[in-house]
Order: sequence, then C-alpha cells, then structure tokens
Amino acid sequence: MKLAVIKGDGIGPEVIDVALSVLNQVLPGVETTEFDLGAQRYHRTGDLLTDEDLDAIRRHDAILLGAIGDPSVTPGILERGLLLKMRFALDHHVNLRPSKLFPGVTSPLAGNPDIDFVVVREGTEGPYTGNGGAIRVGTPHEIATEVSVNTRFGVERVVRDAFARAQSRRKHLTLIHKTNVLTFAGSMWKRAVDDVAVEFPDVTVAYNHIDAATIYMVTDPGRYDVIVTDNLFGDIITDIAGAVSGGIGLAASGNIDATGTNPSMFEPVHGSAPDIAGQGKADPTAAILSVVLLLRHLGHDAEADRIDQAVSADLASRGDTPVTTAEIGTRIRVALG
Ligand SMILES: NC(=O)c1ccc[n+]([C@@H]2O[C@H](COP(=O)([O-])OP(=O)(O)OC[C@H]3O[C@@H](n4cnc5c(N)ncnc54)[C@H](O)[C@@H]3O)[C@@H](O)[C@H]2O)c1
Ligand SMILES: CC(C)[C@H](C(=O)O)[C@@H](O)C(=O)O
Ligand SMILES: [Mg+2]
Repeated sequence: MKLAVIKGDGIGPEVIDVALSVLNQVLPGVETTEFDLGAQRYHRTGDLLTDEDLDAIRRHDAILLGAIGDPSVTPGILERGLLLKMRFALDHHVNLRPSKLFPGVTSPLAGNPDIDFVVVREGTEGPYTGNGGAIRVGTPHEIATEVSVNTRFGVERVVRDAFARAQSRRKHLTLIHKTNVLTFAGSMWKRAVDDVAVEFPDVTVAYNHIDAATIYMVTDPGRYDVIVTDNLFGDIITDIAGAVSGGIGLAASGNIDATGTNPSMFEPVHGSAPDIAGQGKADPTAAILSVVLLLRHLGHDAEADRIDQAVSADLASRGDTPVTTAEIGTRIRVALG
C-alpha cells in the first residue's frame, strides 16, 4: 500500500504519529510519503497545495490527514486553499462520518443511549464551492454572497451511496435539509431521494429539517441509521454527533471518491485544536479510527477489525483519569498484542 501522509497543523502531527504507529503494527511495510502541507510551509514558501503536490498525491492508494488550520493564518486560506482544494480536486464526493458509542464510553446524553449511525455528507458542492463574492467591502453598504451549488448529478450520487449503505445496515435513511426555506436546493434533494428510493424498496425513508435534527441528535440519536445531507449541514451535524458519541476526539471520517479514480482521504472530524496543541493531550483515537476506515476502504478488513477491537478495549478500560496522547497510543498497541 502506498500511503500519502499529511500531518498538517496543530494537533495533526501528534495524532497522526500515533495513528501511523498503530497502522505499522497491524500492517508492516506500508510505504508512506509525507507531504509537508499546512501553515508552516505556507509561511515559509507561500505555497498551499501546488499542482505538483496534487500529482504526487494522486500516485498513492490513499491519504491520511491530521488537520489543517492555524490561528497565524487568516481563516479560510488554509481551509479553502488546501483542504477543500484537495477534496474537490480528488472528487471526494462521499464524506463518510460514522458515529458509534463504544461500550464503556459515557455519552453526555441522559441514559447513555445506543448510538450507531453513519452520516453521508455531500463533499464537493453546497455552500462550500466558493461561489460568491463581496462588494463595497468594509463600508456600511457591504454585500456578501455565498451561493450554495447543488447539481442533480452530485446530489444523486451521494444519495445512491447513502441508500446502498442503509441497505447493508438497518435499512433506514434520513434526509436532513431545510426544504421549508432552501426550496430550490431542498426540492431537488427531496426529489433525488424519492427517485432513488424506488431502487431500494426495502429501505425506509425519513426526513428532518436541520434545525429539528439538532434536537433529535441530542434527545433521540437512536432513531438514525444512515443520514444523507448537504455539505454544510453535514459539517455541523457531525460535530454534534461526535460530541454525543463520547467526544470529538473519537470521531473519524473518510473523504471518498466512490468511483475509485482518485485516492480517498481519511482524517479525524476534528480540527487542529490550537487550544491544546503541543500539550500531548489530544486524543489520537479519531485518527486511529480514520485508519480503520482507510483499511476497510482498501479491503484490509481483518487489520481494520483488529484495530477496532484494540480501540474498544482501550475505551472500555480508560475510566475517568485523563490519559495523554502517547499513553493512548501505548495502550492500543499493547491491546493489539
Ligand atoms: N479537517 C480539518 O482539518 C479541520 C476540521 C475542523 C476544523 N479545522 C480547523 O482547525 C482549526 C481549529 O478549529 P476549531 O477550534 O473550530 O475546531 P477543533 O475541532 O480543532 O476544536 C474544537 C474543540 O475540540 C477539541 N478537540 C479537537 N480535537 C480533539 C482531540 N483529538 N482530543 C481532544 N480534544 C479535541 C479542541 O481542543 C477544541 O476545544 C481551525 O483553523 C479550523 O478551520 C480543520
Ligand atoms: C476545516 C473545514 C474546511 C472542514 C469542513 O468544513 O469540512 C472541517 O470543519 C471538517 O469538518 O472537516
Ligand atoms: Mg467540521
């Protein structure tokens, strides 16, 4: 396996180093290429993600990324110019974000409910495309637009992917949108779901407005099996999903080109966490579970299962004592045997 590694900013390198040590234990001999991308390179050279970087990254089977974003850089420069550029250039249209409450992990929700769902977040469209602008900037008459782009092709392919995932799980799909206000995009999403539903007659379908979904996510997350939603709603709902499933430090994701043309990219849902960077206290579990998604994506199910079990064992026995990034890595490597 040829793996492109982008450790990135803040806690990115801390959690990726641990994740790589775990990967190396279950699958020795993975060929890794480290790409120096992020705030440090930007300050040094002015480069974010060059064509040469992208060409080189394309020559790998998958990408493992830590986090991108740093307080020393104007918000958006690294996120748009590097992270989103990569997701778009590599056509990462399925942004897969599973949530599971592991045994022994305490949810902040009353009664520690069963949580086991997957969010299929559209990854290359919506309000993320950079379609917009601003005029009269800095004046009292400033106008800024940020247009949400939704194509039938782009929506239908993630809806179909979500239905297929639901069919192999508990056969229930929920569309989350805002069809009562965003009527143009909402109507298209709803029709795409209705049309594709015909191909999956055994999958039941529900619909929640995004605002109500934030209620159900904290009052009744057990209702969800597979959620399909647009790029921005998916970003927001998956941070809540992480929080209710034991914390953002456990939430993994895959940015997948389901056509297999480009390497898919696996990364924690969380960001660079500047508030705890350099202190050795970031939880590397999200990065490790991102390796699990990566291994499954490439067909290494046995190795993925082994890591999953070791993570489960660690989480079940952690207790309330704070553990460091390094200690969690050691505990998981010991559990792997
Ligand atoms: N995919 C990505 O690379 C990604 C994702 C989200 C945010 N960002 C960027 O990261 C920077 C910081 O963003 P933010 O502060 O809004 O979100 P964040 O996810 O970095 O942090 C939010 C909170 O969660 C905590 N946290 C995050 N990861 C943790 C971990 N592994 N263990 C323990 N606690 C953890 C942080 O300490 C913080 O209190 C910004 O520049 C943002 O754009 C990048
Ligand atoms: C950093 C940002 C561009 C990114 C997103 O909004 O997709 C992040 O919040 C995430 O969830 O991966
Ligand atoms: Mg996010």
